[in-house]
Amino acid sequence: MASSIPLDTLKASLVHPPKVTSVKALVESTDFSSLIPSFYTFTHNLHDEPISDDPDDSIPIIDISLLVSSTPEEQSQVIHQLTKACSDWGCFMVINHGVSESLTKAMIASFQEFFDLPEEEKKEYQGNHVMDPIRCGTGFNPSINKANLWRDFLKCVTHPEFHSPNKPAGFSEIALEFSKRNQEVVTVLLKAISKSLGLEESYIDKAANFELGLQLLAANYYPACPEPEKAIGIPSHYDHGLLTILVNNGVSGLQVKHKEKWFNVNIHPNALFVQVADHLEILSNGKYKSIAHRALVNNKATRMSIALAHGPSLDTVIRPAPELADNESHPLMYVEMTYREFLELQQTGKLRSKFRLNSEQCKAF
Ligand SMILES: O=C(O)CCC(=O)C(=O)O
Ligand SMILES: [Fe+2]
Repeated sequence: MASSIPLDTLKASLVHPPKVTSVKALVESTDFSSLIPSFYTFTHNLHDEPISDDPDDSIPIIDISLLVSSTPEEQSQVIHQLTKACSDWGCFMVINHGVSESLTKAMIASFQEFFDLPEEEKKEYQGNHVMDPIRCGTGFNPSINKANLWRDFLKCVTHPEFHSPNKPAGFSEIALEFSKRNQEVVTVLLKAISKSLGLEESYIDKAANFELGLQLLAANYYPACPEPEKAIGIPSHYDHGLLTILVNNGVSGLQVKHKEKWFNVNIHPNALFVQVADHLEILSNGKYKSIAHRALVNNKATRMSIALAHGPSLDTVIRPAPELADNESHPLMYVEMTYREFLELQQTGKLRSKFRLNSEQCKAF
């Protein structure tokens, strides 16, 4: 029992990562104590930065059904709301989107079944490279982050080619349906967002070659953590791609950074939470900013989230729309590179400081 061993001795024995392949296996192992191994200790003090006490219902809500079945006046109202949501917040909730609650619940349940598979069976899908079509693992990117993260994950490329593990039973069918329905939502949103930027409706679709766009279906599994203030699910980061759609299992933990404060995001049941990601920021020449977000853990319940990243095709060179740049007040702010190059560079951990550059720095890149 942990209580019969002196604390220091116990802590010393926990300095090295245990021989477990997932956080889930760690917390379920018989000798797991109420102290987390120091390998998971995240040094950043979560309380250094202010947390907003505003209710999270100030996050904008977009009724997407009005974009397809309403009067031109109503449509332009929603487009105006989108302009505000993307420029002020970089995120919003979408309602009346047509992805049924039962499908989302079935997807979450299927991911749970995947994580419940014996570790040996999940090993088959362990991968290291961002381009692996199916990849499960633990941590975020251990080569970049010093602390291991309190999270296991499964990621599948679901578009332009669909990949998914062949177990548990039914997973593939549900994942295919879920990714298609969400792709449709993003298609509608990208048209409206193009208009919100003053561009023609199909602008982003064409510029990103969205028909061959990369869609990544990722599930995060954060077991209840006995010392939640010492660990982190995912530290502050920005997503690649144009838009990320997020849902979760009703357990909160997601925070977004807005005006230098962290906001708790409680995703409304049957709403989709949408985040502006890096490539929409680049395409809009910084008019819309990708949003910093992080996932905290708690000591009560396992949290699961599903993040669907929607990006350009891998070979698309992403650059700011020339219509949104001029030589005076809106110079080109970003370097050009293909989405594939961006993803590979991101793996090096150096990207963030490199991709937001003005044109002088672009030349030096
Ligand atoms: O768990 C969450 O709510 C956030 C997940 C996330 O940010 C990601 O997978 O990139
Ligand atoms: Fe993210």
